[in-house]
Amino acid sequence: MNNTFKAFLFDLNGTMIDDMEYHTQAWYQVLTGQLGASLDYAEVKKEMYGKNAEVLLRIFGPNRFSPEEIEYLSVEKEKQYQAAFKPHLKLIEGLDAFLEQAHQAGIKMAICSAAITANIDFVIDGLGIRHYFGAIVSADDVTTSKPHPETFLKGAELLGMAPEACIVFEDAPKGVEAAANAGMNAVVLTTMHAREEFAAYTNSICFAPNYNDPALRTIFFKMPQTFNR
Ligand SMILES: O=P(O)(O)OC[C@H]1O[C@@H](O)[C@H](O)[C@@H](O)[C@@H]1O
Repeated sequence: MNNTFKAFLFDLNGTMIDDMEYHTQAWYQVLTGQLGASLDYAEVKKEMYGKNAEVLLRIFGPNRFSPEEIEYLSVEKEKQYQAAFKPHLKLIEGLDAFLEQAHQAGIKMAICSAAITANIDFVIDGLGIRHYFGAIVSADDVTTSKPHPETFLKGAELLGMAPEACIVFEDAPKGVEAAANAGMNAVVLTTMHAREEFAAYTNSICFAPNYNDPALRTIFFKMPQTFNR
C-alpha cells in the first residue's frame, strides 16, 4: 500500500454506483415536466450538482418555493430516481474487491455525498457495504454542498484524519473542485464526465473508468492483479 494516503473519501453517485443518468432523468422530469423550467437535458445535467435545495435555488431563484415545497420536491425527485434505478443497483466494476483490499490494508473510509441520507441508505444497505465506512456525510449533514469543501472536510474530521492524508474519489468536476478546496487530491471515475472536463483541476491525480483500472492498482496497492473476485 502506498503510505501517502491513510483515508479514502468516496463520493457516492457516479463514483460508487453508475447512476447519474437516472438522477438526470428524474431531475429533468421534475424540473421541466412538473415545474415548467425551460432547460434542455444537457442543461439539467450541468446544473444538478450539490444538494437538492441548492439545485432548485440555482434554477428558480430564492422566492419561488417555501422550505416545505423544497422538501416535497426533493423527496419526489428521489422517489422517481430510486424507482427507476433500483433494478440496476450494483457497485461499479471492481469496487467490491477494492473496498475489501483497502479495508484489509487499514485504510479508513467515508462516504461524502451531496445525496440525502435516505438515498445513501438505499445504496449502502441495498448493497450490504455499510460496515466499510467509518463516517458518512450526506446533504443533511452540511450547510453548503460541493464545490464548497465542507463535505470532504467533515468526512476527514469524522475519520480523525488530516486533509492531506485523504484521497477523494469523484466523478463530477464540481466534486473535484470541492476536493481542491479542501486541500485534497482526487481520483476521477469517468462514468459521466470525460477527462477533458476536469482540465481546470490540477488535483486530479488519476482517471479511471472503473476500479479494475491498472492505474488505480499501481497507485494504491502496487499489485498486478485485478480487483475481480
Ligand atoms: O455527491 P454525489 O454522491 O455525487 O451526489 C450528487 C447527486 O445527488 C443527488 O441526490 C442529487 O439529486 C443530485 O442533484 C446530485 O448531483
